[in-house]
Amino acid sequence: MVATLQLNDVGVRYGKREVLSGITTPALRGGEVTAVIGPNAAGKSSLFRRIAGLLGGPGDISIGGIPEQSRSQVCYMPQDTSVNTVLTVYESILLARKQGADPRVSDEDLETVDEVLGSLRIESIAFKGLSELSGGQRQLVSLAQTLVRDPEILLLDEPTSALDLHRQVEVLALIQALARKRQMCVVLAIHDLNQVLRVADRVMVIDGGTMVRCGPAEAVITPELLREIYKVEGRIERCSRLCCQVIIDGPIAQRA
Ligand SMILES: Nc1ncnc2c1ncn2[C@@H]1O[C@H](COP(=O)(O)OP(=O)(O)OP(=O)(O)O)[C@@H](O)[C@H]1O
Repeated sequence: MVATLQLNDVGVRYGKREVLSGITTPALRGGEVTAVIGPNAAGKSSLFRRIAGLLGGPGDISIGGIPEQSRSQVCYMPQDTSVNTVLTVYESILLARKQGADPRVSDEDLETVDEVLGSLRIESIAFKGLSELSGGQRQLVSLAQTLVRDPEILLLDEPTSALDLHRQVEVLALIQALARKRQMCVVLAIHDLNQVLRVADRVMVIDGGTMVRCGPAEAVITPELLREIYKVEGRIERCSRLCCQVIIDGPIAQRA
């Protein structure tokens, strides 16, 4: 059965301050990539933490198609990938694979770690200490720690924010291919709207703690969205390969 994730009237409060409310989505299905976009401090990370079960709050989060005993198959990669441990990259990925499972290591576990290292092209840093890595390398290792668990629902909070352009394109293509191949439901927060147009089947826009739009990427990312949500003038144009691209003309002057 294909995994689905559906939110109904979901909210988040920090103390008395409500930062997110009334988030209701259609069923997000395995095989699809949903991008969560919106300005800084809109509530995207809070939404991810709420879905991952790290924060309580009002509303229902319904996860269908996954038996109750394997709900650990919801994996979350936080935005902050800083570390404070003496583990090597390989050890940290193997440990992530064994989290909540039989601690004995099988040949399949080792093969899966090798496969994930290969798919992200980070074999060369496998035996480096985590504290010796660059920011982009840390982000790739953090992604490896989630992929190695073979999740059915994958929540990625800005997984490519520290990566160079080549790595961004490569990693997002890998995530999209894995979503299709493994029927994995992927939800990712991301700021680059051109990358969103390349990989997302669906886009949710969060602004001021509420969901203001949700739909297919090309229907949601419009000049009106650029103006209303991001306060910039811009156009969406099809390139010679018929892909949509965002072209920014400039910021809309803000009143002092
Ligand atoms: N642990 C916390 N305690 C109190 N308030 C918090 C906490 N974490 C986030 N907030 C507040 O919640 C609001 C939403 O923050 P959140 O991190 O969810 O935004 P975001 O959309 O992910 O932003 P960004 O794009 O900048 O990463 C912000 O006003 C922030 O200050």
